[in-house]
Amino acid sequence: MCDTNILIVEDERNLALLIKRVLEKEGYNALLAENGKKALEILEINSIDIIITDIKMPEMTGIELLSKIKSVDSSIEVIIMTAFATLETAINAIKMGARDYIRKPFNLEEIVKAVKKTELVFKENDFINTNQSDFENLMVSTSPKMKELVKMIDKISKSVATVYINGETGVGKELVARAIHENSDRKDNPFIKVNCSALPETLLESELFGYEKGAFTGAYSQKLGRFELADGGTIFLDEIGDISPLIQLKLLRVLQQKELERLGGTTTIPLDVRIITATNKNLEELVSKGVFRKDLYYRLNVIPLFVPPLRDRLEDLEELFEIFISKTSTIHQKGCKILSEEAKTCLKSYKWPGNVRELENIIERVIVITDGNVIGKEDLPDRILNLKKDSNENKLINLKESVEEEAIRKALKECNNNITKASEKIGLSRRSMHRKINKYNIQS
Ligand SMILES: Nc1ncnc2c1ncn2[C@@H]1O[C@H](COP(=O)(O)OP(=O)(O)OP(=O)(O)O)[C@@H](O)[C@H]1O
Repeated sequence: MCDTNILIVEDERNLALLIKRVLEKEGYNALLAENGKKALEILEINSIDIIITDIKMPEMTGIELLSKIKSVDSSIEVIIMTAFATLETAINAIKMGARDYIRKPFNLEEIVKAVKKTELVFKENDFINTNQSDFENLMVSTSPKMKELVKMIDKISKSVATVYINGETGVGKELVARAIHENSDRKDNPFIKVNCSALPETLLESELFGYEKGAFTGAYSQKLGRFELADGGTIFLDEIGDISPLIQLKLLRVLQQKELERLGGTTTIPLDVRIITATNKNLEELVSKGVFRKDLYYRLNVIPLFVPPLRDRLEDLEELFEIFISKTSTIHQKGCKILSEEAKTCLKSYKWPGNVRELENIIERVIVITDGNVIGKEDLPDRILNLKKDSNENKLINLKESVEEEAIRKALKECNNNITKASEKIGLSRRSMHRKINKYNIQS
């Protein structure tokens, strides 16, 4: 038995039972709800990872349910099943946060495939929900280098030219891609992100380009690719340096002809999509080694942007400290904290190999474990203080866990054991909350 919990929301009981059976055979835990209202009740008391919902149901449609689920817990993945999969419905559902959609009538293997693909994505993203809405579009740019980059983003946003973003891991490449989309005339259309290294070649191929019914064994109905779903908007291809020669060739054709054919299809579909790619690899080096196509590299590299590593723009640190302290304090309900001058000096002399993401994680950690209002040098991890790792690291982890357990117990008590409210209060996703309740054996 695996630990993925799936809720099937479907008013046709026989179909729901069939899906349940096939998923259980694959080792999943599956629950049933005959309508949206029941589904929300089940969500309240169970830790659900994936919801598979029909669209057309009495009282509450699958789209309404999707919107409610996302407002309760945005980390729950939703797969839509519909007999009415127009491009518009699919785009709306994806825009509202659905992970995937399946056209009815479908073969049960398609459901299993969609669930496995979704599982791949959420396992990769299973981190504390950082409640990003207020902060996600905030791009700190105090340093001259970042100011220059922001100027460039403003300049290029309105065009449809392909953008290639390079920079080390965690520097903010995705944030830049989103900023370009948000500043463009395409902002009301989808921004579709694809992590090219997360999926094996065949899955990535069908995910990007879609397929026609019968294109290959298991293709029981037509499926739109991410390029089509991004129509009128932007597609962000992250980790582009990792794509295989086959995908490179197909991508080159899309870039040259601005059209595609679904796998197994003969109809040519015109595309109006802005392409932004990113990688932390040295693409030129991959080209010179013959691993990455030169012609594709030139097509992608129309507007190159470089996001500098954090160590080369230390002027951004002060503002980043402020933003991340404020963000984490809000999420963890920790009141206002400040960094001591000594702690700041240590942070400023660190080299930041993991860049802004590493800084964000460190700030979160010190906010959670520090009791007083002032974060001192001694609260920082050893690697920042340039000390050898010793048992302090373990002490810190234990300390963090006990703080976490206490915070969860307190929040549950204050919210009369209402898990949704307690998760919101503490800034955890419901899924993480359920896992932690089990981990610390907290009885409600
Ligand atoms: N200039 C910035 N201002 C505020 N937050 C930032 C900035 N740059 C990055 N961040 C934050 O740091 C984290 C990492 O950024 P992001 O995911 O965009 O990096 P990335 O370069 O795409 O990483 P990867 O190479 O791993 O894909 C995110 O939470 C992002 O919001």
